[in-house]
Amino acid sequence: MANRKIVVALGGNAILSDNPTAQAQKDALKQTAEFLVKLIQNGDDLIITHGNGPQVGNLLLQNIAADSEKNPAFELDSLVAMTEGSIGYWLQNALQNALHDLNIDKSVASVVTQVVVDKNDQAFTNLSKPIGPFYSEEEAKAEMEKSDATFVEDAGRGWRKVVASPKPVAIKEIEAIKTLVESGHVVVAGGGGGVPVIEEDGKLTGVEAVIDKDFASQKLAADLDADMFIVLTGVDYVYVNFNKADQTRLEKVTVEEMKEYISQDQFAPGSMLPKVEATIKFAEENPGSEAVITSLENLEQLIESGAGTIITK
Ligand SMILES: Nc1ncnc2c1ncn2[C@@H]1O[C@H](COP(=O)(O)OP(=O)(O)O)[C@@H](O)[C@H]1O
Ligand SMILES: NC(=O)OP(=O)(O)O
Repeated sequence: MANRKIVVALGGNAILSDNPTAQAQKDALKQTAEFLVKLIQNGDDLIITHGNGPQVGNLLLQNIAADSEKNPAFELDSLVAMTEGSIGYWLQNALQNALHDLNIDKSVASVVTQVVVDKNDQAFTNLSKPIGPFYSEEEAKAEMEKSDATFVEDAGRGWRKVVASPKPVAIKEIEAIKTLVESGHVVVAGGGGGVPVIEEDGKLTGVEAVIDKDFASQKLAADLDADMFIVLTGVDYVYVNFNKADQTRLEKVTVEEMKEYISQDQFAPGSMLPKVEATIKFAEENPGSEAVITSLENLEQLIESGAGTIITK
């Protein structure tokens, strides 16, 4: 089936693995683009969102290292915008080149997107979003003694700095994004969860936070009335009893079944849980649509034979 509106959220693995140089991230996105253009080749409208956790944390470290009167460190809202700009550019470039190779005449635009959050969101006092590089427990504790930063253990992978991560309430540029999609352009939007802003008396002000890209992309998919919301991450399927001898992959599952697995703590908070929560919300609120969690490498199998974890109402 073609001519569907598909929102694809790219996980960290699709952009940054062990090598944080700009060139390595461009190279990773070149490969990612080659998978993504298959959807466009199939006749679907593609809207892409992406994470920025590793990148915004690294940029913050660069800012802190350079901090001086002449070169002051920026706040997180500006750093999120900078990563939306740089990753958006890498994606535009990689997708445009991949389209060129297929002789498909389409333009790719990325939109630096402001996402409204609630200034009373408890997330501002309960820091939960891991950003930047991983540290050992010893390094993280030493860092916490030196500064007022908070570090937590991130899903068994090491210690990371955490920042506020309020839930997305509204996407300010949604009408502009819709216009671009309806005009046939490939759109990159809501990257890094979007720039967090609060809205008071119609005025927007950036705040110190990083919105979870899985929740922001769910909001984008819902606002665009997407037929499909695909979350691409490091695994082909979501599993129950993940990483245990009896792990079982989930193929076609209902919202009710997924909620039951959440109540059994099957999904790690800060990694798989937000993806499961975002896809449940999309499937629940958009009956007839599909929400999928799978890997980039499995995208072709998803299109051809429906492989991946598919959540429906
Ligand atoms: N139940 C589960 N099923 C599959 N993967 C899981 C599960 N629980 C935790 N994970 C882990 O969560 C990871 C995805 O989260 P993460 O790496 O934080 O996402 P992102 O791709 O957005 O950076 C998977 O690659 C896997 O290692
Ligand atoms: N903003 C965000 O959620 O980024 P990651 O998915 O890279 O953590």
